[in-house]
Amino acid sequence: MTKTRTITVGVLALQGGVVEHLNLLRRATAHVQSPDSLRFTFAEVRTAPQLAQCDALIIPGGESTTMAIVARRLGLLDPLREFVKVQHKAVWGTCAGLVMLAEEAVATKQGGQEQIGGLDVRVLRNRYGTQMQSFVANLDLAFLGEGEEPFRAVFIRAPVVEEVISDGGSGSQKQAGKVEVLGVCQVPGQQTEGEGKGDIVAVRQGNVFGTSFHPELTDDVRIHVWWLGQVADALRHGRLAVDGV
Ligand SMILES: NC(=O)CC[C@H](N)C(=O)O
Repeated sequence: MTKTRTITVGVLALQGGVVEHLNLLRRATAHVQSPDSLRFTFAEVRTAPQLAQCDALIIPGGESTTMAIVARRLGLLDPLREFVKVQHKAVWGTCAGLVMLAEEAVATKQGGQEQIGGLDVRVLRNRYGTQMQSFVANLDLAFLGEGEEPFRAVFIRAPVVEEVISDGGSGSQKQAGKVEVLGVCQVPGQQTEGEGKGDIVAVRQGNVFGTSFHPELTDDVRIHVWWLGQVADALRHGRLAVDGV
């Protein structure tokens, strides 16, 4: 009889859209193509021992400055960096989570925050303005598969990837692989520089995936299903982390 392998996926639960991610993750499991011998379990993460139990982690949207302050107080920043950049476990950051995972973040207002890092990118926070300027945009996300419907992406005080940078770490903390752009957004009503151009709103670098928008605030499970599939594949093939290829 094959042994059942349980994959523990955590959601960092310091602040922000934790429950929404957990709900969508639970719904997504029914659609993940994985053998019966793999099971998922989901957990809120607030401490280093809880993080250590996880095979993969989601960092939700919310407020990255607050999240970083709370993580620092709880002694979680270094364990998070270790998880992402040394153990190379799979991590997905949505919105504020993407800000946390960027090696560099610039704000439209004064005031920075500490990062976890892992993605060799610089993000511009609050690219589209305030909460009042939130919007929904249809994105063509090729990684979801051929012929898939556009994804209705919710942007709330969202960051965008301004630039891919190459010196995001050194030694064992140097990130593996290149930054892949997985999604761009043509902002409704804004000028773009030509066909195919737009803001970078989804990226992946090895084990680290980031989206500017909030799939967990929709009913659309496709990105959660895709990501869980990536996590399952990596673990099934004996890789601790998602390789990105
Ligand atoms: N919806 C969000 O997660 C907003 C992110 C927030 N603007 C930040 O920079 O952290």
